[in-house]
Amino acid sequence: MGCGPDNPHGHHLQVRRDGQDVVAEHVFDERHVGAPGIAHGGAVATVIDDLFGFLLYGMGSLGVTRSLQMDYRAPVLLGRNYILRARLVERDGRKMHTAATVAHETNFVATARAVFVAVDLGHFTEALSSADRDRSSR
Ligand SMILES: CCCCCCCCCC(=O)SCCNC(=O)CCNC(=O)[C@H](O)C(C)(C)COP(=O)(O)OP(=O)(O)OC[C@H]1O[C@@H](n2cnc3c(N)ncnc32)[C@H](O)[C@@H]1OP(=O)(O)O
Repeated sequence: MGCGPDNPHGHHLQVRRDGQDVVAEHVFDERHVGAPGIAHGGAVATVIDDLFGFLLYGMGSLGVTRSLQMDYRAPVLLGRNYILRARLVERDGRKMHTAATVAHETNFVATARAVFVAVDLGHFTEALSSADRDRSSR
């Protein structure tokens, strides 16, 4: 949903490092419409969640979102280029506290905070096996 190239409904996010931060440019389009002309808040949360995923990946940590708090300060408009930026605020054991901004020029239209929890690879392989079992029992 966030970055993979194969999902036609995905955001195809491309992320780069900038010092300790990760940064992406993003344009929401008609696939992400909420109110006319405005990106759905869930779509904005999706790209921020994914950006945090890149941040952790760059740090060499596998982690998943435990909580994600969005603060929508102004409408995120379709067809407009936004700069997304994320950083690690603090690591506390398995918990990684992260923060992000969504900006157009000097206007911060949304900010976010999240808690990610480090997991091992088994978190994903077990979920995949359970999903496969559910599919085959249908
Ligand atoms: C391979 C490629 C991967 C690409 C991923 C990119 C995707 C983008 C990110 C996502 O969308 S991830 C998908 C959405 N998230 C999930 O599916 C996670 C679902 N939740 C879980 O699987 C479990 O809740 C989780 C593994 C996160 C934690 O369960 P655990 O039983 O291992 O841990 P626990 O509940 O004990 O919490 C761990 C720590 O976090 C703390 N904690 C929990 N909720 C918190 C909260 N809301 N705020 C602050 N701290 C919190 C908790 O107190 C504890 O602190 P301590 O370690 O100090 O004891």
